[in-house]
Amino acid sequence: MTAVIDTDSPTGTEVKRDFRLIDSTLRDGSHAISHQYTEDQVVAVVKGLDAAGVQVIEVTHGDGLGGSSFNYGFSKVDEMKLVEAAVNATTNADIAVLLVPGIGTVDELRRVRDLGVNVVRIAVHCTEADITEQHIKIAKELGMEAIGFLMMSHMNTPQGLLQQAKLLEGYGADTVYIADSAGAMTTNEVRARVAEIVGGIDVPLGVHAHQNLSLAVANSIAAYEEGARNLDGTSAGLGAGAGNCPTEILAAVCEKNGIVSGVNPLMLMDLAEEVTRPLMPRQQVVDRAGLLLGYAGVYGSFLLHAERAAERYGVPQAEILLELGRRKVVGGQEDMIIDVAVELARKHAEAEGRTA
Ligand SMILES: CC[C@H](O)CC(=O)C(=O)O
Ligand SMILES: [Mn+2]
Repeated sequence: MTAVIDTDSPTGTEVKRDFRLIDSTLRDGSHAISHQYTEDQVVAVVKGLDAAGVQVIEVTHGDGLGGSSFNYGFSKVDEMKLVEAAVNATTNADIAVLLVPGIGTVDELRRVRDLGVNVVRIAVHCTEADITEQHIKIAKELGMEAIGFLMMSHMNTPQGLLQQAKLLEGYGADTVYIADSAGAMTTNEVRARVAEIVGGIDVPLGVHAHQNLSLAVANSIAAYEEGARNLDGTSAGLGAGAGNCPTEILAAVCEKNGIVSGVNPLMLMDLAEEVTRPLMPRQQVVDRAGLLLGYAGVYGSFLLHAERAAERYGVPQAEILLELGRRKVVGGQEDMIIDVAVELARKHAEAEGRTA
């Protein structure tokens, strides 16, 4: 096992870590609070994560830079202000952003780099690594760490993902990530993908897990066992769908398994309880809708959009989610949620002999 040595520890002493923990409470968590983070909340979360030894903290709209829009939902506070607040609040942790080509722009990347951000995750659907080349190269020119992030990884085979990972590596990605965006993968499916990819690339691999099948922690540990050396979490699991891998639980389970995360589980538990849970409009649970995402393989951030469409068009949210799964809709196709809801409403009306 290769230890990751972090010399930027809060105490100035060398911390040997078995993997790098990236926390996405302030990016993926944004989906779960409809992108309503305030600067004070960002500062409180950053301070807690930083003090607990988390190495990288991701901050942006849930859909990444430039995500604040009619399609994805408007942020309460301009993300540049949130990023700046995060950079000012951190002592040791790096601040990262996520950028989806086509949503975020290179201009925005330059702006956050100038604010002090030094890590960018460039996120694309798991068959579309070829559209990251320009963004990865520009991130490298800007002196940033570039992480290629393959979303909805359950929709590609282990061999297919390896080909995509090789493309990312070839463009200059420093790290490759696979995201179980729908929380749809079993532990064996994660193991197979990680084993295949780590055997075929020379840069580190990371795994971003969601909780829709209640497997986020188990899948993250399995990913580590197969060779992933970056794992994602969010405080109290705050995130899209039924939530992400809870950072504090991951840290606790790692300790029990003798895996050195380099972060303090007790401080992360305090953060989750005292800072993150109080700001959550609802706690992350695997209820029917959350579970359906994992069961049907639907992108986690569709959850609240589907809930609103269900209310607006008077059709069950479960039907919308199942139909989105059947159609294999992917991230970026949020407009399809409305299409599906309207179609279902029409079908119900026809079946009941009324007009929709
Ligand atoms: C485009 C943002 C998206 O939510 C990325 C992510 O966290 C995932 O695919 O799970
Ligand atoms: Mn996610």
